[in-house]
Amino acid sequence: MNGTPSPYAHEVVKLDSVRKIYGGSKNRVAALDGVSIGLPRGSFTAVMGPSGSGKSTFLHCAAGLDRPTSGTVLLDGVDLGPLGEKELTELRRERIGFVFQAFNLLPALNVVDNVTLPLRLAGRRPNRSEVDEVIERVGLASRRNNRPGELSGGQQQRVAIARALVTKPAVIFGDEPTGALDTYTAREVLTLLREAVQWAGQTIVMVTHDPVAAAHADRVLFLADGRIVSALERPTADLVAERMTHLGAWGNESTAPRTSHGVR
Ligand SMILES: Nc1ncnc2c1ncn2[C@@H]1O[C@H](COP(=O)(O)OP(=O)(O)OP(=O)(O)O)[C@@H](O)[C@H]1O
Repeated sequence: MNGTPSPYAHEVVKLDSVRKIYGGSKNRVAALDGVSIGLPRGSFTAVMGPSGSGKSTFLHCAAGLDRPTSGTVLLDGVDLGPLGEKELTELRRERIGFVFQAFNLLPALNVVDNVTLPLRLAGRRPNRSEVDEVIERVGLASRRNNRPGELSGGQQQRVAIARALVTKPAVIFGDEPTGALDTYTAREVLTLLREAVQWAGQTIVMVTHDPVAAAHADRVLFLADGRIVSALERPTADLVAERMTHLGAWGNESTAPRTSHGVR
């Protein structure tokens, strides 16, 4: 306690020796097997790896949706370990935004009401100009009064992103946020996430199977058998696909996705 700032103070998400074990002695699976990583504020991180490598478990433990078997998770400086369920729920509501593959909008509510829902759930009064700004940022100013059923998939995901941004969370976790979108719409949504990092200094962590999606991030973490086995800074889709191929991620080479340059 000498007043020197912690070198990790800028790390919004910090995992230290996190292990998550499922099953018993006969069917034991180490879904996470000693993961230590810090994710800096204002960074965009993609998490990739073969099926079953632990991506969802990583996201769930980092976001306080699941508890590690051992190790610590700090979110915006708060140790999640000692928190009870109620405190965890509050922390998720106050400091975390989520964007899922299924947009999870409420069909009866229009765009504005879907976007402001987390604020109202937290007992906070939506600030009209801030809400207008975020809706404009995601390109839905002319759709404010439409319901989700009247919007395209890409527009619905934009609503979900606005809803995640409006609380100014410490971090947004994305679970395959472009998984249900066509290539063109996916690129628009990824560009929007990238812009949120730039304009709002937003921290984003995104699980994806898609090298093109991962290439929008600042850094890609590769998981295999519950461990972070490599990382790629300033990734390109071709380099990500190549790294995944080395991890045996595609199983059958002929089913591997091709990037723009044909790399599998
Ligand atoms: N609730 C659970 N009970 C038992 N085993 C589980 C449970 N959840 C995950 N696992 C196991 O933990 C390992 C990691 O799973 P996880 O879902 O995190 O992988 P993933 O990389 O997200 O996979 P995918 O890309 O297929 O979604 C897998 O072997 C999985 O079978």
